[in-house]
Amino acid sequence: MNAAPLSGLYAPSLALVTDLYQLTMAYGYWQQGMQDREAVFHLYFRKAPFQGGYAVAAGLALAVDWVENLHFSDDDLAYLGSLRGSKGGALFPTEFLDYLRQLKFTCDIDAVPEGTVVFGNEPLIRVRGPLLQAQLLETALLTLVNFQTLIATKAARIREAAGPTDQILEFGLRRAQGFDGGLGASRAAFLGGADATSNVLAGQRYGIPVRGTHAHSWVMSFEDEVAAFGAYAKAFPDDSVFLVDTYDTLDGVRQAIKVAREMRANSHELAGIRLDSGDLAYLSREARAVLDEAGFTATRIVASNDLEENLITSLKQQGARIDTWGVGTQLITAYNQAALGGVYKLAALRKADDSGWDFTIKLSEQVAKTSVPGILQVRRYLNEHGKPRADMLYNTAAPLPDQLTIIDPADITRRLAIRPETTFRELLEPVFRAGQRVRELPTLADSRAHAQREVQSLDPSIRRFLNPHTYPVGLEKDLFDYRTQLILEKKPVRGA
Ligand SMILES: Nc1ncnc2c1ncn2[C@@H]1O[C@H](COP(=O)(O)OP(=O)(O)OP(=O)(O)O)[C@@H](O)[C@H]1O
Ligand SMILES: O=P(O)(O)OC[C@H]1O[C@H](OP(=O)(O)OP(=O)(O)O)[C@H](O)[C@@H]1O
Ligand SMILES: O=C(O)c1cccnc1
Repeated sequence: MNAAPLSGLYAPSLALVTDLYQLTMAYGYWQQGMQDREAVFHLYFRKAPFQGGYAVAAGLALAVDWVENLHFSDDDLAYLGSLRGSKGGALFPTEFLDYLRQLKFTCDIDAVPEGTVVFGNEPLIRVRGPLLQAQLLETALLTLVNFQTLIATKAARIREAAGPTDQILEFGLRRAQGFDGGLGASRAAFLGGADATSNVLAGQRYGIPVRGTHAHSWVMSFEDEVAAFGAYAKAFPDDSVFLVDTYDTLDGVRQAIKVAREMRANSHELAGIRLDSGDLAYLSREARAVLDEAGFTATRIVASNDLEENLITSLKQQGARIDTWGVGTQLITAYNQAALGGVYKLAALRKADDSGWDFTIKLSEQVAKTSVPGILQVRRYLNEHGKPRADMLYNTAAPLPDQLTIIDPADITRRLAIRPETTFRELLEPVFRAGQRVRELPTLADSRAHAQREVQSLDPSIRRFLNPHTYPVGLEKDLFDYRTQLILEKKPVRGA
């Protein structure tokens, strides 16, 4: 695959892709002399999207590109210098802007590789470094990872419904949330399991195969369907997919066959027909029968029209004979869930006298939303077939006990004792050390292949769409106990 290099996608720097409060906090830390206090943040979501049982991690390569190009340009600083507070004074003093000008990224970043299946409350990214810098990454990391993970997960679900061999074409650009939304979503859709995109810029930028058919306007521009199909076949004798539903679908199939016969007489084969309306199960069965009867058994049937994973599942159950699914709106916009609610939380801060760590916690009325303190790693235990069995969050800054027990923080009666011989892998891998990249990232095609293997490694009960089984994710017991102790320390005791 001819993948365009990622580097430079976000150059020149898009340092201002941030929320103002990151910069006001940065100024405050700098004023307090806290800018270089070592801090640890984790990026994670709480609940898998689409009421599903898993998510497919995505966005890391874009985040790495953003971080590597991060710097405040003269234009950025001039703009920040022009900002005024409510009394008319400069929001940021010149000395702070000079500090930003010379700022060099020096953080460590560990991350879960793109395409890995992940679950609620597991860090996808861990940032460790000077407080001011680590804080400044929050918004951009969330913007990139939340959207990419959401769309990659939607694509994985559509792949699940379509099965391993059907083709999935992503047709969404025209219904996307703007150019950037469309470009990013085409990337994530491919990573999550689509085979190709109609988005030509995504093809150029990311090396995704580009594919397509033709629109109704093509048919409407000719005297009749035979003329339209014939002209298209002349232009693309070996790559023609005729849209047959402009007037009457089954009549359109018969017109397509007339042209396909002429093509065959000239040693070309009709690649496919596309259905875009009506009862896709019935029409695809009928079209298949008519095509087969005429000897066009290799001509593929493409279907489109507001498709998504539940509809594809239903069409298959109805015996639809569809080989290729053109999926637009529902995939590109993650139609039934507008956003993934990933968050970025401070979990450790080095003591002011440098004598060790303070592990930090954000309380919530709901225990499930209370953050996890520590410098976390995610350990995935595997069963005897090498498939994921349970994930354990643990604090790398504390020794692990010999006997490991995983506790579900949402239900402390759910515990899992780990046998010492159980195999595992650690999900967070080093990406940056002291601001320098230490890991070569896989190509997008490799991340896509990884995603397919990852999703397939999950038990079908976790992959199903309706009320999926909950994959066990918990805290190592010492971490659980420590978190509980911190919650009790921080939570005021109410009187009755
Ligand atoms: N056999 C089927 N079972 C369930 N849903 C189907 C089936 N066939 C098609 N659909 C879906 O039903 C919805 C409505 O399709 P239909 O073609 O009737 O209306 P439409 O989209 O308004 O058509 P048109 O494009 O002609 O305006 C679409 O999302 C389509 O994918
Ligand atoms: O339904 P979606 O999943 O969003 O898939 C994309 C849709 O976009 C096109 O329709 P449109 O009416 O825009 O143009 P057309 O004339 O090519 O059908 C295409 O025919 C699909 O129906
Ligand atoms: O190529 C196609 O068939 C196509 C492209 C974009 C949207 N709908 C269909």
